[in-house]
Amino acid sequence: MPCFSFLFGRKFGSSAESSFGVDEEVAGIHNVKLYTYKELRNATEDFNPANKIGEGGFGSVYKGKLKDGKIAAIKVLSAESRQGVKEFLTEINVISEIEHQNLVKLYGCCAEGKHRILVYNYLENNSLAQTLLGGGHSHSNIQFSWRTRSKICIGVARGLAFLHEDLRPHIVHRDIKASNILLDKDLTPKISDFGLAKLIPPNMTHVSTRVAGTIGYLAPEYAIRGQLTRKADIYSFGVLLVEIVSGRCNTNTRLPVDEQYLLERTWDLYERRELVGLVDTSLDGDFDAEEACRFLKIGLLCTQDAPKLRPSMSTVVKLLTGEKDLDDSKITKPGLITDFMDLKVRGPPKAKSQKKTSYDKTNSETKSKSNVFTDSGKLDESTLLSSGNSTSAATSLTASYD
Ligand SMILES: Nc1ncnc2c1ncn2[C@@H]1O[C@H](COP(=O)(O)OP(=O)(O)OP(=O)(O)O)[C@@H](O)[C@H]1O
Repeated sequence: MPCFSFLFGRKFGSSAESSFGVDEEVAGIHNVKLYTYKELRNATEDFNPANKIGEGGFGSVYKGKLKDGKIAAIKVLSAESRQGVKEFLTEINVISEIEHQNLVKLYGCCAEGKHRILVYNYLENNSLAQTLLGGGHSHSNIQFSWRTRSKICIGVARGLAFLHEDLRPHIVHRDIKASNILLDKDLTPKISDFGLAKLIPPNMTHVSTRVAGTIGYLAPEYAIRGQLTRKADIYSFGVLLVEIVSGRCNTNTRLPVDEQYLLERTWDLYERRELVGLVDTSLDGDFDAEEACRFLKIGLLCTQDAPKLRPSMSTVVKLLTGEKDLDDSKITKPGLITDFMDLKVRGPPKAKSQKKTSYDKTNSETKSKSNVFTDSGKLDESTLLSSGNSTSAATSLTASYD
């Protein structure tokens, strides 16, 4: 069994460049396909901005054509996310072995000199964030019928169940969210961004570490105590599930105050037995109401406050497919991060002490690219919380909210 302990103490941007040559460093690392920088430069026409398809916390993503004719998404990691060659390749080695129809395939990487570049299978239909949740800014003309949504929810659940339960050691993704769900030409969902996946040795029940992830998807125990288990991913999945059914982002500060937080709204409607009202109106009523409400209830179950009340991902798959019945009596009020962090912005922001929170320059910069809490004028307090908002530098949300 390989030893992955280094992954927990990894600190992006801090590792000195190795003084060894790549060949020496990669001795013993067998499975990664290594691309030369030249090949990737050719593939992207010298990283031509016209070929840039996205920008994430880790760096820029380009579309490129590889020598063998394959189309790839080429992710150039920014300086902050640079690791030493050996650390990088060992991690990539693990990731590149993982194969599942609901996970984005990593073809290989480039670790020449200072370059750290990941080469992924290119997915034609972009991410759920840009398509389904893209609102008016979306250039997508994909019709997300109920059938398609249901297929996407089940696919993502299967991918996550695979990471959680079929792999040894298990993988906690840490950043399940709509922008990390990519769609292929048939709209099969693929979970992306394993740059943040952390490997949990089987004898470890949880890891207290820096918080990565996007606020709004963060399980309270992870956001507050940095307690990372598979249950934190299950919470994020629950939020995503409700987003897919409703076609809405988890937070939208442009909506009336009592509708801004999707999970809160879902609980509200559940209590009033009006869950069906949350289903995306763009479906024009063309959906299976029983199934849609079941999915929303599963979303509530996945986001229960106490991690142990959240079902495992394999159970979630069975609940979604109807293989297992959902017991409504198990659904209690979900864990709302807004409750814990006193984040409900109900008026002009009050000056609030930041003494318990540390956040650095990277955090404040990454806030602007967030797909939630965009209405910054109202979110003075979330500014300090947005340190957990980006996966990018996996920076510290080390504050204790007690
Ligand atoms: N394999 C891929 N196929 C097609 N497009 C991709 C692929 N990987 C990434 N992209 C595009 O690049 C964008 C940026 O991806 P990236 O994973 O770097 O960041 P993100 O998920 O948007 O944000 P964050 O880094 O905060 O998670 C994606 O939103 C998507 O549009």
